[in-house]
Amino acid sequence: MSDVTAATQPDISEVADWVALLKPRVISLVVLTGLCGLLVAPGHLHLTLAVAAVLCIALGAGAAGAINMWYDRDIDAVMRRTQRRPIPAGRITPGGALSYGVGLAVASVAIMGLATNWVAAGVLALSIAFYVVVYTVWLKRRTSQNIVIGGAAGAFPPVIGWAAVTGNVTLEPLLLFAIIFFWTPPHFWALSLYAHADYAKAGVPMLPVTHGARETRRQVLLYTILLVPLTLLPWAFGFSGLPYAGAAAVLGAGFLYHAVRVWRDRQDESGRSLTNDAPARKAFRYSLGYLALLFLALVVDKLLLG
Ligand code: HEM
Ligand SMILES: CC(C)=CCC/C(C)=C/CC/C(C)=C/COP(=O)(O)OP(=O)(O)O
Repeated sequence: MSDVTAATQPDISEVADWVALLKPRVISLVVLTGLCGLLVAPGHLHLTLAVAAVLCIALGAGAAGAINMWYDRDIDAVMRRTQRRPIPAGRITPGGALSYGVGLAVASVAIMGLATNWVAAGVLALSIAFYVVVYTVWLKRRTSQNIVIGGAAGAFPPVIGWAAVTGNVTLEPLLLFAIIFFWTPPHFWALSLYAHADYAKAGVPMLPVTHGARETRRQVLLYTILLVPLTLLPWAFGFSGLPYAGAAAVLGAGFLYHAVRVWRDRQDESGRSLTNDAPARKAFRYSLGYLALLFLALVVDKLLLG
């Protein structure tokens, strides 16, 4: 390759930085829940349009992540976990990240509207606004309830997938919304237990920083106790059958086991660092597999029972 061509080609690590701005690992689960919402919805969407809809959910969530990284660049530079991100590390300019995020957000909503319908596009726009405005700008630095209210952003994807097929939002996708809504606190507060030093350093009022580890452990258990019966509602309302209910019960028992271990854990109270809190780390990891398998169970159930 000549030097001229090489100079005009983006470096692979540069591409990796623009991809990192989209928070691709978080998006993977967002895409999965959106895809499952789309697959369990009644009706039919042409394969090309279904692929476009899922890509729009990924792009929209990624765009919101990029705008979040633009807004949070000051605290990201302070926290160990986020210091190496492209903006605090100086590899992408804040202005570049903001234009990229806004551009992708507008494109994802427009393409969703043109490819499927404007209800799905509207809910996608709402979820991006929720993550950026309600969570990131308004609540994250103000209240320990930030992730409970702002967490609704991450609960929209199955509703978007459903609306892409049906053009409306009914009780069933709202139940899927509620499941992710109640899953988010144990998911995040488990992580915030062992990441609490970072949040304290950056002055972000996450629950372990404002109310302490004991209260956080109690809240992880409380939300998991609310979550598990809620996951049985799709079966109770007749939207899904016994294969889903069985999977939800077994997965839920596992989540409760981890939440009880987080609640019973007192290692920090005996003077050891929270950073190594093994039950919290395990509960966080479990929360990811739990949500993925629960949503896949909905799809398998539908394939089995129609
Ligand atoms: C307000 C709500 C939420 C907050 C505050 C939150 C926060 C976090 C944080 C701080 C991490 C660690 C990321 C890192 O290490 O850089 C994380 C990881 C993750 N979150 Fe969440 N999360 C939320 C909701 C969700 C939702 C709704 C989903 C998907 C349905 C999700 C999926 C994931 C995944 C897949 C990871 C693992 C990423 C990895 O492997 O590094 N999160 N979350
Ligand atoms: C379609 C659509 C817009 C979906 C929303 C995507 C989504 C998963 C929202 C949940 C919010 C989230 C990942 C917060 C991460 O917290 P943080 O931003 O405080 O984490 P950080 O400290 O790692 O930046």
